[in-house]
Order: sequence, then C-alpha cells, then structure tokens
Amino acid sequence: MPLLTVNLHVAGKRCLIVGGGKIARQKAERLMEAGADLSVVAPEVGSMPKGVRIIRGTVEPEDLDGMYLAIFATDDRVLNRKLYHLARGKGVLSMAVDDVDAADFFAPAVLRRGDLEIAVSTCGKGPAFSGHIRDLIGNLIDESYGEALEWFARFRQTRLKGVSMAKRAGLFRHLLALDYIEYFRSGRIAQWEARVEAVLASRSGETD
Ligand SMILES: C[C@@]1(CC(=O)O)c2cc3[nH]c(cc4nc(cc5[nH]c(cc(n2)[C@H]1CCC(=O)O)[C@@](C)(CC(=O)O)[C@@H]5CCC(=O)O)C(CC(=O)O)=C4CCC(=O)O)c(CCC(=O)O)c3CC(=O)O
Ligand SMILES: NC(=O)C1=CN([C@@H]2O[C@H](COP(=O)(O)OP(=O)(O)OC[C@H]3O[C@@H](n4cnc5c(N)ncnc54)[C@H](O)[C@@H]3O)[C@@H](O)[C@H]2O)C=CC1
Repeated sequence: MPLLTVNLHVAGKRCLIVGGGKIARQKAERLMEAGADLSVVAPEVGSMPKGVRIIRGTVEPEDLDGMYLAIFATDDRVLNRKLYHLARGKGVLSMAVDDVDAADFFAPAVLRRGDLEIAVSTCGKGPAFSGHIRDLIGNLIDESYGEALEWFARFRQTRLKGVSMAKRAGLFRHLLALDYIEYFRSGRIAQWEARVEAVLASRSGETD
C-alpha cells in the first residue's frame, strides 16, 4: 500500500532514540539536523552528535512519556517491537529500525540542495536501493538547483506579492520551462534577471 509522504517539523520537539550504536547515531544525526530536542537512552552509548541528551541505562516505559517521536534502535528485535507497541499506546509516533511491521514511518534516503529536499522511499522494501536512486538523482540535480530555488523564492516573495495565484502559476510555468539552470550554473544571475524582466514585460497585458 502506498504511504503518506510528509516532511515533519521536529524542531524543539522532544524525541527519543533507544539504543546507542551505529544505527542510533545515524538516526540521531538526522533528528539533530532538523533541530529536535533529542534524548538517547542505552546502557552503552557510542559517539553522538553535539547537543544530544544522553541517558545511560536500560530503557524504562516512562522514558516515552511526553515524547513526540521515538526510534527504537537496540540490537534486540523483541525489545524494539515491544517498545513500538508501548509507544503506540501512548500516542507517540514511533519506529523499530529492524521491523517494517513495527513502524509508523520509515526514513527515506534524502538529497539536499539547500532547502530543496528530495526524499526517496521504497516503502521499506529496499533501503540500499533508496540510497542508490538518491545518488542517481544527485548526479542530475546539482547545487545550482538549491541556488535557483533561493532565487525563485525571493522573486516570489518580492516581485510577485499581491499577484493572483493563477497569474503566478502561469508565470512560473513559463520561467521554469526556460534554461534557467544554465544561468545559475555559470553564475550569470544578472543576465537571468534581465531575461525574466523581458518575460514579465511580454506578459504584462495578461489578465487572470
Ligand atoms: C524500513 C526502514 C526503517 C528506517 O530505518 O527508517 C529501514 C529498515 C531496515 N534497513 C535495513 C538495512 C539497511 N539499511 C540501509 C540504509 C538505509 N536505511 C534507510 C531507511 C530504512 N531502513 C527504512 C526504509 C526506507 C525505504 O523505504 O526505502 C535509509 C534509506 C535512510 C536512513 O537510514 O536514514 C538508509 C540509506 C540512505 C543512504 O544511503 O544514505 C542499508 C545500506 C547501508 O547501510 O549502506 C542496509 C543494509 C542493506 C539492506 O539490508 O538492504 C534493515 C535490515 C537490518 C538487518 O538485517 O539487521 C532494515 C529492517 C528490515 O528491512 O526489516
Ligand atoms: N533501519 C536501518 O536503516 C538499519 C537497521 N539495522 C538494525 O539496527 C539495529 C541496531 O544496529 P546497530 O546500531 O549496528 O547495533 P549496535 O550493537 O551497535 O547497538 C545496539 C545498541 O542497543 C543498546 N541496547 C541494548 N539493549 C538495550 C536496552 N534494554 N535499553 C536501551 N538500549 C539497549 C546497546 O547498548 C547498544 O547501544 C540492528 O538490530 C540492525 O538489524 C541495521 C542496518 C540499517
């Protein structure tokens, strides 16, 4: 069955990882990048990103209280599954890293170009395949796309403020069909802006 694809805001929200090994660290890195208020509980905790609250000891059911999200990354499959069901009962969004049937969500493979985020999932069927597809897309979508996004976002906020949605949509379709990325790749932003001005002038008589 297809999954609902969303991008979660976790900044400042209490999150928990149970387990302190390699996989726990990988998951912790992603949560910290997104600004989570993260605690990690395990008897042995390896290196963790800066800012993680480390609780040394075995997990207790109360550790889940008040959590927004929890990830169970111990090397004990039975425990991870048990924690998932416990967390569900407490209404905590959660996942066992070793059991696709004990998860409210899966982590996709992610490609970032500034605020451009491309997430790849296989609905749990092939995590390494997700990474492979992310790398293929990465060869096509270089850093210039992140810069282009910043430009378009600024343009939208400044020049298109107050312009109707229908008009904005039409204009974006027009601009995005141009070879805009070549301007960003070669740093010819002034030339790109001149071209946009010409497009705006040519469309200025249009009504909604
Ligand atoms: C369901 C899911 C839950 C979750 O973790 O979110 C899950 C589950 C499991 N992964 C396992 C193994 C591996 N996982 C990776 C890598 C990644 N795993 C990621 C996500 C996910 N993994 C979610 C589904 C994502 C989707 O829908 O595609 C990625 C995309 C993102 C990330 O981790 O952030 C990241 C790659 C990104 C990158 O390259 O950057 C590798 C490859 C490697 O390490 O190089 C291997 C070894 C090869 C193999 O087994 O395929 C096992 C078996 C464990 C065992 O047997 O012991 C399970 C459990 C099971 O399948 O039952
Ligand atoms: N989802 C994914 O992307 C992947 C998942 N895995 C799975 O992830 C699991 C963890 O792998 P690693 O991090 O490499 O294992 P690891 O052996 O490095 O770490 C296990 C951690 O669990 C902790 N732990 C054990 N019992 C605990 C308890 N009662 N309470 C709290 N913490 C406890 C240990 O102290 C240790 O820190 C494995 O079972 C593996 O199957 C493996 C690869 C990828």
